[in-house]
Amino acid sequence: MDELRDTNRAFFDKYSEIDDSREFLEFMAKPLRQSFRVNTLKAEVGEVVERLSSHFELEQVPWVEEGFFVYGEGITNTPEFSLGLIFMQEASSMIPPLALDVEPGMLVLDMAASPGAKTTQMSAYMENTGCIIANDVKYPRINTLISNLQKFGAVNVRVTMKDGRYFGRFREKFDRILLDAPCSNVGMIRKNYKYLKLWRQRDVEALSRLQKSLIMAAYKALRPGGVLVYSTCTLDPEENEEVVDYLLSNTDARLERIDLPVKSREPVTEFRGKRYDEEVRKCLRIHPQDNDTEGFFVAKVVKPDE
Ligand SMILES: C[S@@+](CC[C@H](N)C(=O)[O-])C[C@H]1O[C@@H](n2cnc3c(N)ncnc32)[C@H](O)[C@@H]1O
Repeated sequence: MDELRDTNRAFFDKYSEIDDSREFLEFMAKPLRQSFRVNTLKAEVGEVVERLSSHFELEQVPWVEEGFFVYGEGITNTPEFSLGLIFMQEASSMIPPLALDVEPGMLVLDMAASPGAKTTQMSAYMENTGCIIANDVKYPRINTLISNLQKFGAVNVRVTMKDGRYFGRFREKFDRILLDAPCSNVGMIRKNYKYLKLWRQRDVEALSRLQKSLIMAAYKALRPGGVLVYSTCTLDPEENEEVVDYLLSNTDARLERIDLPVKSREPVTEFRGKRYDEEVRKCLRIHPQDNDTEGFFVAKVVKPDE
């Protein structure tokens, strides 16, 4: 706990307004457990679990049928990993593709896609049919995305390298849109303390502005009746509830509850003098101690069907 305070005092002070519980700080300082998702494009869940169980202790992720926590060292040295039968993916990050309700044959936009954990998960749910436009703005990350798509056998994907805001021009085209936004990565502090060292309030504010323009572009590109999922792996209200509130205030967007067996807490409806729309209570705000995962935020947005 002292380590958190000493590493970044400004972070510590702000977060005492968001969650001042002892458990929050304890779990922030505790290393993250590993988890993976079976790539059902290439393998049966039962077969992979049977093979890996002889070397590792596995525990089902309660909210994803093909997701497992793994205990013990060496999972990334297995043939299952090398052959793309499993994707190492944090358990809370498996939630957005589930919330998006993708179906085979749909046209889907993954606006900030690299390294492709959620793209490949959606590809599996779509049984490699329809089309996913997987976009990212950064060239080196595009290469990682392409190599993951290849390794995991996702062939219903086209990759683009654009600023996500570009897609606002494709009015009402997509059945589903995932905006897994660039964020301040507070949820990932459990994975790497560098995110604690790097955290700055002025970056949170800049990211919040970018996220608001990305979500507006995403909403424009969504067809009536379509679903948009907005997610981050951070817990700053300016990057979460405030972004969703911005969308609700400027469009006819509605929110839907996400019904999954995952523990979450009351979203923030007021922060540092700003009040957010009460609808944001329908979002999932997950703190690290809730399920012993990364911190995560997910909102499910629906565009009314005229
Ligand atoms: C949270 S990561 C995405 C993780 C990915 N969805 C996954 O599940 O594997 C956010 C991504 O947003 C990308 N990004 C940053 N600014 C962007 C922008 N303006 N438009 C599109 N992507 C952007 C970053 O390069 C980064 O890869």
